[in-house]
Amino acid sequence: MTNTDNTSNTNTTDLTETIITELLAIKAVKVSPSKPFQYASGMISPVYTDLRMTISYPELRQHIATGLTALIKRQYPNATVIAGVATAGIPHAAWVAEALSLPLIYVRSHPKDHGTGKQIEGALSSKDHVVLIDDLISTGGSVLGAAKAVSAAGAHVDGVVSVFSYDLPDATTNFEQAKTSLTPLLDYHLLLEHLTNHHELSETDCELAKAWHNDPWHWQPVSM
Ligand SMILES: O=P(O)(O)OC[C@H]1O[C@H](OP(=O)(O)OP(=O)(O)O)[C@H](O)[C@@H]1O
Ligand SMILES: O=C(O)c1cc(=O)[nH]c(=O)[nH]1
Repeated sequence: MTNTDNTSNTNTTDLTETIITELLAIKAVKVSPSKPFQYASGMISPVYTDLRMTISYPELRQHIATGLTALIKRQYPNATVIAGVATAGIPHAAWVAEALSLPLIYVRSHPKDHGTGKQIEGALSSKDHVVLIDDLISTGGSVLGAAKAVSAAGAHVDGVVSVFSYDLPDATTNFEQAKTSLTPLLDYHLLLEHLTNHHELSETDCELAKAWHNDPWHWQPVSM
């Protein structure tokens, strides 16, 4: 794959701002300090970003695919296979693979317990250079589990891209330990900056959102 990314920094900023605006318009981001959400890792948070909603909005999902495609062309120009992480990463991976004319695979969280018993679906060889796509990174546990399966199958993991990352210290540590790079399209700081600049979050909720991010495992729900 050749690197033909012409996206300037300004255009990238415009695109990420557009995507954040569109995510807020479809209410994909929820802030609920008194009734918090539990994440896949077990972490409790006042913020939830439901990127699964994006698949129902063609313009938004196309903006996401454009952004992810540009990231991959720039960061991982030698990729030969795009991998979607089950389940929410799969549709985005499919649209990106289509845009790049690259093969698609997807990786289950666990091997199937019937049929072929596979964890990785699709064709993968030991010569392949794989970029994994997950919709969202909190601790990175899901995508790094998928990356481990790809490595165990003998292929090379070039890196991970995601639509969003909370940019949590857990993820930084986990990606470092796995010697895997992560490039998200959007992150928590960009989101909070947008919400603050556009007065879409009360000062109290903004402080709460920051307090959670500073110490997510010890954050306590706000009693009302
Ligand atoms: O970085 P992590 O701590 O692993 O958390 C993020 C993962 O959690 C969510 O998936 P979930 O397990 O809810 O499953 P789904 O994709 O099937 O909805 C999300 O889609 C990511 O895959
Ligand atoms: O970590 C998670 O499980 C998670 C967090 C979030 O905001 N959204 C989501 O879909 N999953």
